[in-house]
Amino acid sequence: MTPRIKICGLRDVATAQRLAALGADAIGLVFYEPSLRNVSINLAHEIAAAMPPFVSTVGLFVDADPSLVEGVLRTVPLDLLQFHGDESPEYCRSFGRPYIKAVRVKPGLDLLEFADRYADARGLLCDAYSAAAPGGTGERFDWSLLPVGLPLPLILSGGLSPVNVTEAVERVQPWAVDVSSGVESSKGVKDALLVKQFVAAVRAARFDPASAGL
Ligand SMILES: O=C(O)c1ccccc1N[C@@H]1O[C@H](COP(=O)(O)O)[C@@H](O)[C@H]1O
Repeated sequence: MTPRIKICGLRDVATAQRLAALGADAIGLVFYEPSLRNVSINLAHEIAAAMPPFVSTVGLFVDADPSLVEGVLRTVPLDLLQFHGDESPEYCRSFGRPYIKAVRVKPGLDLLEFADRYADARGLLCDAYSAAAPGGTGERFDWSLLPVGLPLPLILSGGLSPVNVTEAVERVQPWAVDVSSGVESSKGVKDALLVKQFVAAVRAARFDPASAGL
């Protein structure tokens, strides 16, 4: 087995189906208006409803008003929530749905303590810190900042691409990888060839599930 693959920021049904056929295990839908990848609830419903079995749909939120999350959940068949802002553990669990918590990694942050606070999360998504935006920047971070012994499945993200993802998997041994910018031909436009190369590069990596804490 190799790490699970999530491709984030889908904006149309045909592309989402194509990426699922190319090997994506999960697709991400962005509910964050400042992002170019933001989708309406109606479009999100169409995309999620078109996913084949065993491909998960993840809803991404950034410090959203709870009414937005609840409104999305009423209409869109999401499998998992991704909280990518400064949401508290209480907020994350208040929806009664499985969630992953994103953390923007920078020196000095105690990731073990952070993971302990979100002990009921299904995974910890480690992304690059950027002062400019909460995520989706295409920037990577220093993977050596990741501690050994994280108590949650690690989802590695931040500036991954077909060029660097084999090295990333071999060095970090994450449970899953998450990518957006690195498989786009222009901001917000997913490129099937880049996705194909990304999936092949993940599958080519030396990966030991035991190292991923499984
Ligand atoms: O994709 C976005 O527009 C986005 C907006 C706000 C927060 C997170 C966002 N995307 C997530 O960011 C990371 C890294 O993306 P990239 O590959 O470096 O572009 C990824 O987890 C996306 O899910």
